[in-house]
Amino acid sequence: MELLTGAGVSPGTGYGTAFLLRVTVPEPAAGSRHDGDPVAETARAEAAVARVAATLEERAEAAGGEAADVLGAQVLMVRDPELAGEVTELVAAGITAERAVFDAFLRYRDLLTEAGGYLAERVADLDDVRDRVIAELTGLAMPGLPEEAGAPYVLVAHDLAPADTATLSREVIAAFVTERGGPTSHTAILARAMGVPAVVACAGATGLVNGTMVLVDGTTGEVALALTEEEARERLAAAEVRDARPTAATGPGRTADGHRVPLLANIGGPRDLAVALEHGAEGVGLYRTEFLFLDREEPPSLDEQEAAYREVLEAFPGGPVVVRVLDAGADKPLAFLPPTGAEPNPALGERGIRLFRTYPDILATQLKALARAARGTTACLQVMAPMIATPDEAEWFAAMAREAGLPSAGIMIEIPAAALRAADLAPCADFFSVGTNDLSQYTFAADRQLSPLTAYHTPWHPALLDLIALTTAPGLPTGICGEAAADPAMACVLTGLGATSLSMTPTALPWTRTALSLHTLPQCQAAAQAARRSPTPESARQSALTHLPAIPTP
Ligand SMILES: C=C(OP(=O)(O)O)C(=O)O
Ligand SMILES: [Mg+2]
Repeated sequence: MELLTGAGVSPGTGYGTAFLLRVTVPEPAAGSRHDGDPVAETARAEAAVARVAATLEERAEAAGGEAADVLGAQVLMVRDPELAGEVTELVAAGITAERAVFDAFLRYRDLLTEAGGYLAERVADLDDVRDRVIAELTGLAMPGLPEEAGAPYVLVAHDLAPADTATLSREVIAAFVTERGGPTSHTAILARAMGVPAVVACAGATGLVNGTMVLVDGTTGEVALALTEEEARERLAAAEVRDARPTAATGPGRTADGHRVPLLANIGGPRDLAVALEHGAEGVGLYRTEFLFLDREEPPSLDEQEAAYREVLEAFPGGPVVVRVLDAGADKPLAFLPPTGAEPNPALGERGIRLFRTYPDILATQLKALARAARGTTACLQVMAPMIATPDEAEWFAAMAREAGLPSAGIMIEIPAAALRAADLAPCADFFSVGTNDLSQYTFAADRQLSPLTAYHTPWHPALLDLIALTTAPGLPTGICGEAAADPAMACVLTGLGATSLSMTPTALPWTRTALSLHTLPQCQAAAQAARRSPTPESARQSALTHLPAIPTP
């Protein structure tokens, strides 16, 4: 057996023959010139762009959900008027349509690459759009997938573009493996949405021979080749036991001795409600509203916002729904909310509440839409603000929420200063919600988008646990809404640290519910203390597990 390793970004195991997707759209020759009719040449480019946009739109419609959003963003890229303007200019200077398209896209490519983080991960999407337009112009075939594979296959590629994957289903795909990509690349996002195992950043993947049998473990990041039938059977059986969805624990979250810990879902919008309900979410602990605002020239209207918020509130009658107001800036820049000046370090710039201090009207409209949406519903709406660092910011947000008639206003604890001085913030808020993703990023000065720094982002770091303990100390209701709660052992530790609710990716809810139901609150507390006494994340986990006997050790 041979083993390749990468980053597991969508859990589960898939076994099948490898199919290598090769995108072969050669670069048009530099400086190639047309025969002198720029109008006809420009029209040719425009027609190719229109055909590509129409195909992507069709696929978006067929795909629906998260994939539709991704493809929609690609349609915006290909239809970008500035890009069209550059192509026209280059063609007017005598360059062929193919080369003009290549050069015009190159400038955008450089801008995205320089921006880094989330935007740099969009480069693959941009390249795919460019290649599709060039393929249209040169009559080359678009990159294709096997028509009839017979059995589900493992799709292997350098990187995957949304247009390649959006219309695939788990019936035909056993797993995805890519040589490039990070945990927030589209391969990762779409694979998770489809429930297909995926490994990205897998060195050597594109050296695989078509038709080889491969076993992909999206939980561990391992890609095993040349397995004997027996080895494959054993590995699949072990993974099945490991990944079996627990069915025992349904209903409200509570520890074995009856301590209540509501288990809530992190969602990006109404389209995530079905999976949240399917996995028994008691409510929403984090509604990331920025997805409603992304890829637009203008903010959504009051009515559009109200409709989206109402749909979420109506899904959880009587349950808590914690809505985070827009967290723009950093890796989620919005055209209509530019920061005051250039930001060489956007994660440390005008983000979240800081941008609202510059654009209070946008916040006022959002809060008004939320207040209107809540009318007539029985869900318990709570609003919260991202990136709070000081009591002054918390007071300002609470006043804005009160003015909109919203009864419960909380703050996210995701900056170390806020955790350190939680006691000073407690009088200014109705609740806290710890965002462990950013709290790690800012505690370890480690950009959460960079794959070489992933070791800093395990929630088992004792420094992070200390900050969470400081946050719960003042006794204000404190939820956890970062990814940390999705680890069942960590969910017990967080409960032991005093968290009053846990919110996570909905598919993780059954495991967390089971883990809590098998341990008492004193066991969770002992696990939390043991973890905090440890010097490293590894020893913190090991020592916590000695108090959590029902958690299977890997
Ligand atoms: C929940 C969080 O917010 P986001 O991941 O959206 O920044 C967090 O930072 O942990
Ligand atoms: Mg955050």
